[in-house]
Amino acid sequence: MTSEAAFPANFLWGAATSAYQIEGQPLADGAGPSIWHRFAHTPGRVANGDTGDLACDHYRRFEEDVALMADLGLGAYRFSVAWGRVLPEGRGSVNAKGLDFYRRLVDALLERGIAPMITLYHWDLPAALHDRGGWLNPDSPAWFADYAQVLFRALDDRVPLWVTINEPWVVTVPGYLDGELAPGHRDPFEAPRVAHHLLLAHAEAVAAYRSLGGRHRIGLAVNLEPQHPASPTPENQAAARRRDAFINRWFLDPLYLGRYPAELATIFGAAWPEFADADLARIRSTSDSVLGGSLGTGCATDFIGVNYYSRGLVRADPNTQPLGAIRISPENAPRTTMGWEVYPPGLTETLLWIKEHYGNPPTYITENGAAFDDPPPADGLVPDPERVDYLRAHLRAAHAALEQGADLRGYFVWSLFDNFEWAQGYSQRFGLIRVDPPNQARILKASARFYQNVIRANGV
Ligand SMILES: OC[C@@H]1[C@@H](O)[C@H](O)[C@@H](O)c2[nH]c(CCc3ccccc3)c[n+]21
Repeated sequence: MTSEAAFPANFLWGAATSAYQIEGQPLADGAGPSIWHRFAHTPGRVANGDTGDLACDHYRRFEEDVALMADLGLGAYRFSVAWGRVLPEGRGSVNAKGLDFYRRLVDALLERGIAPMITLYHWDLPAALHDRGGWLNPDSPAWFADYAQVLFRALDDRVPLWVTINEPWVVTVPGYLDGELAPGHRDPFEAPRVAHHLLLAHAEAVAAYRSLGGRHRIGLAVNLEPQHPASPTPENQAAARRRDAFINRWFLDPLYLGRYPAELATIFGAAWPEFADADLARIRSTSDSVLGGSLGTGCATDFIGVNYYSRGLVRADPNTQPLGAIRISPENAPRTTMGWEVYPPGLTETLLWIKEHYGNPPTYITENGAAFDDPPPADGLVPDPERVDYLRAHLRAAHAALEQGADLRGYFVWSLFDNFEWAQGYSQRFGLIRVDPPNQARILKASARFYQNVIRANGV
């Protein structure tokens, strides 16, 4: 098959998941509960009262699931470690059985020639640490670095790619500002401090990785979406700029420029604290800190993980505080069942924005995918043409950025399986493979076959 868009020879093709969304049995073998176990079991927080108690039963079925990944020809698999399985109290003694699950998963992947990309934190903070203040506690960066070191020591020689934190913005805003996701706080004074501790946690984990002599690559995964004014009025343009700082630059400016976007102090007003210059120096990713070892001032992040789904169409709205901007859904545009506009050019724009603003760092698309109301299987395959179209269009958009010089190294579909979609429970299907919790059957979708062919052709 001649592909219209041929990718580089060593381009990495993967799929992504996260622990609480697929594993099930969150308390098995001595694991400690997470804030998501607590949140999902709190009435009213998750659609239909869904929880991750069973999810895709991956904790038990992982060997079968790795075989499916191999059938698809995945070159890599991105998954997260449930902190509470490894450290039930979040710190202190290691739970050997919990750590052993991840050792066996990594070995099963390597036996099939699939490179593991491990996300250390994908939102499931041990409840025991939350009870000590969680990400609000200034000790949280040290807690995270200690946990990271347990994984680095146990697995590093076999894990080529590490992501410290998945989407610090989502941990901060839905978690501490609008309260939609665990732990469900709504406090503008808490959010900036949580964000700061997450950046420090990333920096401390990277520093720990370097001091342990980590030979592979470690990065941060961020959700990014271009912000476009709904109409070119000065108010809407200013609103789009505010939302761009709030979503896209909040974490990347400190990481690559050593400072927070000035807009955030205006947006948060009195709730925005004074941050120590030494902290910002510690967070800043400077290659010379690798040369300087642990004496370096920066954290030497190796790559950016980009989670791209859509763009934001923005209108000024004084009633929507603290931003004074609201994201609108365009009436006549194609949208996914999450309500997100299908907008492939936004991926090209995002990758080129990173290149222009942050010095073209190595980049992986660590998440890209779409939820649709898939029809039931027909002849053992789920026909999901909308998802095939979404993936094809976004792969072409990624390729367009490559052709313009973006240092894009790989692409991970979100997600390998239909899984627990946080506050929306199992009502949203993102998978290449259909999974229904009641029967746990794995049924390939047409998009899985499409992606298998993309990988074989190394192009689309
Ligand atoms: O919503 C689909 C996926 C989640 O299942 C992943 O766990 C998470 O990493 C992830 N991030 C985004 C984009 C940011 C976002 C997250 C949650 C809610 C709204 C937007 C979409 N997704």
